[in-house]
Amino acid sequence: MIEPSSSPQDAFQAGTPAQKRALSYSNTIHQLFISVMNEKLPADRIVGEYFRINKKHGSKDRRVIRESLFALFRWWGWLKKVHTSEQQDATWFACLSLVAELEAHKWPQFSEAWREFANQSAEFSLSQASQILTSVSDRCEYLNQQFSHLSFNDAELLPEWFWTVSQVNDADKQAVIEAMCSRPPIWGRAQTLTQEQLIASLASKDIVAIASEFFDDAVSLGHKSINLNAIDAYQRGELEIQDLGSQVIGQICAPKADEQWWDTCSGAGGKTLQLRSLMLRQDSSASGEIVSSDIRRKPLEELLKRAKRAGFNGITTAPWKSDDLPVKASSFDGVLVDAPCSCTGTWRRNPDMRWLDEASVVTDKHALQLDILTRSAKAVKSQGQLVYATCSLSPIENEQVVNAFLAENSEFELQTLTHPFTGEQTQLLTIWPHEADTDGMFVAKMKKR
Ligand SMILES: C[S@@+](CC[C@H](N)C(=O)[O-])C[C@H]1O[C@@H](n2cnc3c(N)ncnc32)[C@H](O)[C@@H]1O
Repeated sequence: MIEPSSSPQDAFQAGTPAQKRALSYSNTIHQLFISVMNEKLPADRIVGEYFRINKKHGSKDRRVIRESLFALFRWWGWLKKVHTSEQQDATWFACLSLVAELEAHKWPQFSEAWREFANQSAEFSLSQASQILTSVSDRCEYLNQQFSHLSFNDAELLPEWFWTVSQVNDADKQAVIEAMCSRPPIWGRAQTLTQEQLIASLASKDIVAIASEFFDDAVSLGHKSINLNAIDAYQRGELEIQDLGSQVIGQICAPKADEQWWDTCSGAGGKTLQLRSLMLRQDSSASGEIVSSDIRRKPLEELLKRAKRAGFNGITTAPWKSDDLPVKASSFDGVLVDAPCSCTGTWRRNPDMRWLDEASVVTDKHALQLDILTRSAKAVKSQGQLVYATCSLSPIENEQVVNAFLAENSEFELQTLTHPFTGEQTQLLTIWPHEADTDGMFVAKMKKR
């Protein structure tokens, strides 16, 4: 539930219509910001619920509110030094004006109004950025110029614990920061159509899609938010939304058209659908099958709806309710374990999570991940494949889980993989967000001897 925050109207004089509107936006953004921070719930969820209840906001209002809020989280590692209270005070307005500058938002009348409110306090004399800021370093320099009594550096845009649990090479650190402070495009995957057919179909509805250079079924849909339900190709299951990093997992699984696969942690089936699509691309009457399991029932229902939308047969669900295998042991050509994890690799899309979570989110799932992997491995048949994946960027959830598993299960051996974006050969593959403008992922593939 969102509590109304204290109104700034009394303290700050709004004369012009733009200033009045800027105050009203500030009020809403502040309510949402406090609500996310205090309730520790994802901003996406809080904002979605707020707009569902408050229908008064038009599409422009929603854009200003949403983008300002997400930008606050993206740059919070710096802004928390500026705004140290929970009030809508001058420091709050300074932050609103700063994020509009940092992300070159296209509402100068509101960012100007926020700057004027901030500058009503003797504490500030903020000025507009003299040019569009494109890199994190440019932005850092701008902030350092604005505040002589504070100092800012790039690494603090991610929580300190992230650097401890992630082991980023020094050479990659700046690129990782840049990626983590920008948004990836919306990535889609062509299902039941070729990439070219999908691009043409979307173009006929004025939606620009660009073919990925890496996979022949992947497309980038750019950065603008899309109403999927208004897109025929989506309604017909010809297009699925799936991050390109996530698509790497299905490509590494590389299921053959006649194979039996078990997706043990399928959720709502992003990867199940990809596996089936990859089978059908080889043979339109592929005899292969996929069994999808999850501890939660609801996502499995959603998965079946998505499969129906695409007209896919060959997918069944088997809820996983106890320690016992929900499928037959030693019977699958391939088993995919897309394990529950900290999701640090998805922080580009959910910048709030880096400030809501703590290091324990990375360290506390190792035993569960190892347990799910160990139990899932029992379903792999001789010469079959076992694929372990997460959307975490930490070796604790990735390499350490795989190594602990291999230490106890000598019948499995790691396969060498080719990194699809860099061409590097490796057995333990981390997809870093900066390599191809994606979420971060990890994958390892093992063969049962
Ligand atoms: C990373 S998500 C899966 C995402 C999904 N594969 C996709 O591509 O959309 C991890 C899933 O593991 C499930 N899960 C958590 N604990 C589990 C367990 N003990 N057994 C099976 N599934 C579990 C969660 O419900 C969640 O849906």
